[in-house]
Amino acid sequence: MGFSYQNHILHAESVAIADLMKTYGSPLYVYSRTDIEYNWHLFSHAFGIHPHLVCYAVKANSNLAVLSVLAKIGSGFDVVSNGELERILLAGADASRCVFSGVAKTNIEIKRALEVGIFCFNVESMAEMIRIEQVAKEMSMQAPISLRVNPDVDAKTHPYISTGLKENKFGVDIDDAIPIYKMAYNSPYLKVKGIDCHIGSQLTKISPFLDALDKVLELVAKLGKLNIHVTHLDLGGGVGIKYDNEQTIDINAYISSILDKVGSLKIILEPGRAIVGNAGIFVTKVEFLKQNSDKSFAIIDGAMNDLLRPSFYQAYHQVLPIDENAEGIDAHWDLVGPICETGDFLAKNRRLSLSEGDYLALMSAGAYGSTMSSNYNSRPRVAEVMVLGSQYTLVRERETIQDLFNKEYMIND
Ligand SMILES: Cc1ncc(COP(=O)(O)O)c(C=O)c1O
Ligand SMILES: N[C@@H](CCCC[NH3+])C(=O)O
Repeated sequence: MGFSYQNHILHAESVAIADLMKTYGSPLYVYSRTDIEYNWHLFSHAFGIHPHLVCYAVKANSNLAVLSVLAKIGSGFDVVSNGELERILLAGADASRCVFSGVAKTNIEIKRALEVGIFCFNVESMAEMIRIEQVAKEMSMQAPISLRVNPDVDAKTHPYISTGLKENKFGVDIDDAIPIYKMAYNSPYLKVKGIDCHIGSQLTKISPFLDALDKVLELVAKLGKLNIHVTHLDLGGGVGIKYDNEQTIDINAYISSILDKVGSLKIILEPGRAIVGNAGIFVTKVEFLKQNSDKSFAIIDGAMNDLLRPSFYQAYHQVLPIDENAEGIDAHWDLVGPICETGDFLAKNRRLSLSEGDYLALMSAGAYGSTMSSNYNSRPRVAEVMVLGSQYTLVRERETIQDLFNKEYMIND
């Protein structure tokens, strides 16, 4: 789709990656606008005429270009901080199509979200709900709320990105939800809108989603008997993507199996990775090759501060040469960065034919790539480019060394 070989040369849409590297330097994130829009439409179209809101999870990739492209096609957004909220507003989003998630909302965040008229808060705890009620009262407003319930369902994903088990910090135990809903229902400053549930990320099977949905529907019925009627279910994000050869979720099948169960309730989804993950790549240059009797290391100019997923989750990203015919030393290479950490690797044991100066693309890096990057080892963050057909545009300037010092002060005594 967005990234393919054309005459053995890797392209983003119709643009050769080599041309982007010449223009913008290395390392570089490259996004395909066509893929981002296509992926969002896959979700939206699958709902047909059923009431729904596809709220892109901003944390996956919060570049203003990505957000503005999605805002233009009518996306809602899922934000978890004021930073994300201000980003989507700047990008032209309609706040009334946005949900505010996140584990610990501050008074300032709650106030701002109420001012701009967000669609709903996804409340994480009784204490947080009391805080939201207090802020709404001070503003003489009614805050729209859903309670994030934890259904104790195993998402069967990496433990760091599983969120729906009792042992995880997220949400409220589903069995403890009713008294909290009763309190919300009886408050003049809270408006009960829905139930929220997000069980984890990079799920590759539909069944955990449906198990969680069954538990949520039991709660809907119990609340109904108490005359507390929710009007939507927010089933979170979590749809996995193909990083390697894994089977992933068919979005049409996923959404139609949800719709089979939910009657006329409006459905909100918060996909992040499924929209941007495969719509972005990270391109890095081979600086040095170093081989010993045991190992072959390709030392690249990209590092764990630019793309943390391999170090943090042992995540796999496919590695492709930007010139399929490039000749070099054929070996099983570990791609390691310049950072002073043994865990600084982007890929291990990949059969490639490499020479110094080659460019390599780490595929499926559009989600949780740039957003999880840092300045560790005082490395400036890399540039980002968005491609559409044969056009391309810089959407984030490469940071300069000076940028790194901008907010710091020396002690001068
Ligand atoms: C509350 C919430 N919604 C949505 C998402 C997006 O998840 P994903 O990128 O897996 O779709 C996350 C991240 O896991 C999340 O925590
Ligand atoms: N950052 C994770 C996903 C976490 C999702 C946020 N709840 C990843 O790269 O896979």
